[in-house]
Amino acid sequence: MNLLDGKLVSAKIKEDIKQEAAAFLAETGRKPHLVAILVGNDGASETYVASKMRNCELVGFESTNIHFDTSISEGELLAKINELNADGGVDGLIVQLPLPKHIDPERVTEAIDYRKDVDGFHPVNLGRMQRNLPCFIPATPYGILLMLAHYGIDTSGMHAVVVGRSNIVGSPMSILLARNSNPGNCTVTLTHSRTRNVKEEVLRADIIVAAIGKKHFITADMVKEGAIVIDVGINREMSDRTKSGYKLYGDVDFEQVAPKSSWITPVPGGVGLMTIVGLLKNTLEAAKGSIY
Ligand SMILES: Nc1nc2c(c(=O)[nH]1)N[C@@H](CN(C=O)c1ccc(C(=O)N[C@@H](CCC(=O)O)C(=O)O)cc1)CN2
Repeated sequence: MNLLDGKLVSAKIKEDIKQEAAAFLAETGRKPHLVAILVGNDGASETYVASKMRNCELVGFESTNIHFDTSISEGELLAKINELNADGGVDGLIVQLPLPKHIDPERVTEAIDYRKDVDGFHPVNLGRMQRNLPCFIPATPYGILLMLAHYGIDTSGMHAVVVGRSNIVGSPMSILLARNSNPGNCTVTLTHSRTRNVKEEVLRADIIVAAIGKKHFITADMVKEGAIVIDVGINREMSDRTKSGYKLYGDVDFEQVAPKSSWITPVPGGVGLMTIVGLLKNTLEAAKGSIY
């Protein structure tokens, strides 16, 4: 078993981004600027946005966190997005998900100017991604591709099984792995809550992407010997034994599955950290105007 080490890879790529941001500053007199909108007080979302802001600072980006109370109306949120779309000092704009029930995430996603959509969720970016055209790739799938590329893993011809069809991870990941590029060129099966026999499908996989949001859903009996296992799960449970007050569990039972796998990501310290890197890379591209 080999570890796909998100701590190590993210630190290395962030060092490269830092140098590129310094060159951008020297050339233009300004820093790449990411704005993150957070609505409500979900503890996990607050942690992720704080981490995004902290990492922006680390690599020499400007960052702004706009925090609204849960009571904000959809109209007020859309008005703020329009204002930021028109602001020439903003390169990247994201709205942290999930949103409160009274706000439609589709309307919010489509309201963001696709040229500032560094989350890569806008239909223009998703459509361009499917056609292998320059675009912002959703941060988590982008981070996974960067991780595979870092370790020189050639996925060409592999059978990939993606578990979970979310807009953020599962669906885009299935498209990216099927594309004619490297990493990519896989034969992809996308499984979801209506799949008849998930275990049978996962057992056939050379590469498993678990993005279902259920603690230890993938067990050893579901994994073929030598499979590559990518765990996107970040399931939180309260714990009085940790400093943070919670403990994170993946969608994969690491203890059981690691001995059977050729490569595996840990949780924490795997895909989550690479998500931040994907976002930073997109923000730099947005500032440089190299995609649009
Ligand atoms: N607008 C968006 N919302 C959400 C996204 C997204 O890409 N854009 N993805 C997820 C959450 N997410 C980013 O926002 C995210 C998840 C995990 C991590 C991370 O650093 N995880 C660490 C552990 C952090 C902890 O202690 O809790 C790890 O896995 O080691 C960063 C970002 C949903 N919403």
